[in-house]
Formats: sequence, structure tokens, C-alpha cells
Amino acid sequence: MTDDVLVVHGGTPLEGRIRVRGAKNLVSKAMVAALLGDSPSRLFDVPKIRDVEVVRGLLGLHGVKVTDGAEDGELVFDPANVESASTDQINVHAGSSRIPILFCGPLLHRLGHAFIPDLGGCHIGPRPIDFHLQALREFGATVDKRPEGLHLSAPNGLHGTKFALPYPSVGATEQVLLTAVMAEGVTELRNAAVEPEIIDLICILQKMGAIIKVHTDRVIEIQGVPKLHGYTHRPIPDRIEAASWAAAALATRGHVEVLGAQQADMMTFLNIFRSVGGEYEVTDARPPKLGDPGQEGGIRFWHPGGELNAVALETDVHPGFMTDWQQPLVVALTQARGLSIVHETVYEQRLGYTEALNSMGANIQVYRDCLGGTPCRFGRRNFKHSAVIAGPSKLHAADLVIPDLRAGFSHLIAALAAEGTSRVYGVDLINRGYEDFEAKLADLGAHAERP
Ligand SMILES: CC(=O)N[C@H]1[C@@H](OP(=O)(O)OP(=O)(O)OC[C@H]2O[C@@H](n3ccc(=O)[nH]c3=O)[C@H](O)[C@@H]2O)O[C@H](CO)[C@@H](O)[C@@H]1O
Ligand SMILES: C=C(OP(=O)(O)O)C(=O)O
Repeated sequence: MTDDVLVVHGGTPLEGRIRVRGAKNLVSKAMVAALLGDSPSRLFDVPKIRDVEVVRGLLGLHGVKVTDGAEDGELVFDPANVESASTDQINVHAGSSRIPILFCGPLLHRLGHAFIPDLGGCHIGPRPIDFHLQALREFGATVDKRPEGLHLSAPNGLHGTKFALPYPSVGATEQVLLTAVMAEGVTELRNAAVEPEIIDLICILQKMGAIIKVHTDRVIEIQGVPKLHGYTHRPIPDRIEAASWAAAALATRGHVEVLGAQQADMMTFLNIFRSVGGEYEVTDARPPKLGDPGQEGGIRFWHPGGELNAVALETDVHPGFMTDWQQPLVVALTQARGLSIVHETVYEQRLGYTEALNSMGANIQVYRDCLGGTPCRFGRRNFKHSAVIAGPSKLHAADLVIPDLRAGFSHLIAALAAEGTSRVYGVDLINRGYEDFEAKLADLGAHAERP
């Protein structure tokens, strides 16, 4: 831990331009989808982040040859020789990411059995996988929970089913998609999640030969097909990373252009950003033509000077305000005049990081009640899932330990916004979802160094 520390000299506005590549929450699933094809797949703009390395390792163990393509960030997956891996080999990746659970359907289709290690991911609530396992059983899989992990098999193959999710879970929706595309017959999924990353996964599966209809009211219908081929795909950019840098610009009174950021996927964030008092400008991409080098699209975010405004917001499933945007934005809200309210309705325990902000001078109280307009699943269950942020607060430097990915980025922003020198421990965790964040900090003029 002692060498996993960043020394941050705060108080300098972030100024400059950075680029985001493929979304962490899509790229890793696109990689799993490559297992379903009977020919190679090609994925562009793959960021160098930890979750990609984990999935690459797991694919390799299952016989998928993963090679770097000609373009920077291009990966090629050859699934010609899919094979079983030993539980010991697979367990090397235990506890490192949530993506292994999505190997169930593709491995059952390709091998008739699957072994899934303990999952990792951010510690922001209990994060059960009951919807996943219930759905897999409905498809005809048997699930055996053992101390070393989950063993699954499908002795009679997988068959389409009618299934309603108790909550529009992103992962469980992806589980159903990755399983249904090659299950025999039709699957109807109700109360599905419809995040942009899910729609992009559907686009990939459709490119592979799948038949998927997205109806209104969160209903997705999948007609199983006997075989799929490889895909070529450029993924949607990372809207969480883009919003994180936007929040950093606001909290440090800076000006950051995020190349690659896409307005359509960030509308809800942009509305809140503007309500808080931040300014932004969207630049549309223009392809190069003779005599015109063209232009890369993106969004410029900045603090216009003066005071920020307090806001009330609730995190929610798409098209609501994303839970993963919450932690970085709260740092900016500590600088807004008045009382801001944040009601976290997606995860039970995603406000623990506010203690660290309070240790830096913020004034944030957390409550068990639903302080937003709508009562949520956590209201009567004793989880501190609403926050009241009183501002503006002068942040001062502190020694911080990063608890999870987005909280980690929020600690980093707080250290950059604070007066003085902070030591941020456990920063390697940020590499799980933010490509080259230290180089990007340097490009934005941040004063941060490894001791
Ligand atoms: C790798 C990835 O894409 N991670 C994202 C994904 O996580 P992930 O797919 O894990 O999140 P889910 O949408 O599944 O979780 C939402 C809620 O459903 C609950 N639930 C989920 C599954 C289940 O079987 N049982 C159950 O109760 C969870 O505990 C949580 O309270 O979507 C989240 C919500 O946008 C994001 O914050 C994560 O960044
Ligand atoms: C919660 C997150 O990720 P994961 O599901 O991978 O833990 C996140 O990206 O903020």
C-alpha cells in the first residue's frame, strides 16, 4: 500500500483536453460476446484498464486467442478453439471484477458447462446475483454453488423463456441477452435495463447474427439462433469517465474538454451540470474531407466563475441520473451555495466515501430516509442512502484511502480542489476504470506525483 500513493498538491484548476475511449461497462461485455461467435471479432477503442485485462485473461484461459490489432486500442478475438479451464486457473481472477458472471451463457453454449469464480467490483452494497441465477435456471441451466465458486451445466441445452426482472439490473439484463441469443426458441425479458451500454451490446449481438427486438416499456424479445459469427465494433465512449472529468473541472474551477464524450448518452448528467451552474459546449464530430482535417467530437466543461447552485437529485436506472456519476459530482456540490440533496436509489451503501470528504472540511450528513421525491427500495431498510451537502465548504488537504473506483476518483478530485498537499492511498484501484488517469492529470496541469 505504501508505494500505491499519489501526492496531490491541490488548489490549481484543471485546464486542458483529454480523450475517453470505449466504455468500461460495454467493452468488457463485448469481449465476452466474442465467445459466442464462430469466427473472429474485432473491437476498437479498448481502453487500457484493469477490467479489460481480467476479461482478456479469462478469455485466454478458455482458448480464445486475443491479439492486439493494427490500430491502437484494437483487439482481435479468435474463438476457434474454445476449451475448458481449470478452476484453479480461473480462480486467479477471483474477486477482481464483476464480469466473470457474464461468462455463464456463452460458456454453457460453447462447452455445456461453466465455472465462475467469486466476483469483485466496487463494495457499494451487497450486490447479490440472484436475478442472474434465477434467469439461468429458467433457461434450463443447473447451478451448483460450491466454496470455490459456481459450477453450471446445461445437460438438456438452453431454451428460451419468459422472465421478468424484479429490478432493471444492468448485469442481469446482459446475462439474459448473452444467454438468449443462442437458446432454442424465443425469450421475453420484462423490466429490462436499457442503459446505452446495453443497447450497444445489443448492436454487437445483432451484428453477430442475433435477432433482438427492443420494445417500449423495458421489454426485450430475443429470437434464439443456432449460430453467431464474429463482429467488428467501435464501442460507445465512456460516459462515466467523461462525467468524472466534467465534475473535476467544476470542483477545481477549471476547464476540461473531453474528446469522445457523447451528448446523447449524457443528457441527464448535462442537465444537472447546468443546474449546478457549470457550463458546457458540445462539439459535433466532422469527418475529414479534402482540404479539411475534420474534427473530433466531444464536450467542453467549465466553471464560469461566481457561485455554484445547490441541487436535489436522485440516482436511478437509465434514463435517470447514473449512480456512477454521483460520487464525483458530490465533490463539486460541496462548493455550491445552499443545501444539495442526493438520494442514492441504486446501491444501498454508496455514500460511505462522504466521511473522507468531511475529513477535508465538507459538510455532508447522511440519512436512512429517502430524501428524494420518490420512496425507494432502501427506505425502510436502515441503509444510509440519502445525503445532504451544505456548501460552500473550503476543502483542506488530508490523507485519504481509496475505498472503490468512483469514490476513489471523487477523493482525487477533492484532493485537487483542496488547499495544500494530500496523500491519496490505494490509487491503483482507479486504473480499474480510468485509462491513464495519471497521464491525463498531468495533461490537465494537475500537480500530482508518486513519492
Ligand atoms: C460492470 C458494470 O457494468 N457495472 C455497472 C453495472 O453494475 P451491475 O450490473 O452489477 O448493476 P445492477 O444494475 O445489476 O445492479 C442494480 C441493483 O440491482 C441489484 N441486483 C442486481 C442483480 C441481482 O441479481 N440482484 C440484485 O438485487 C443490485 O444489488 C443493485 O442494487 O450497472 C450499475 C448500475 O448502472 C453500475 O453502477 C455499474 O457500474
Ligand atoms: C460500480 C462500478 O463498477 P463495477 O460494477 O465494475 O463494480 C462502477 O464502474 O462505478
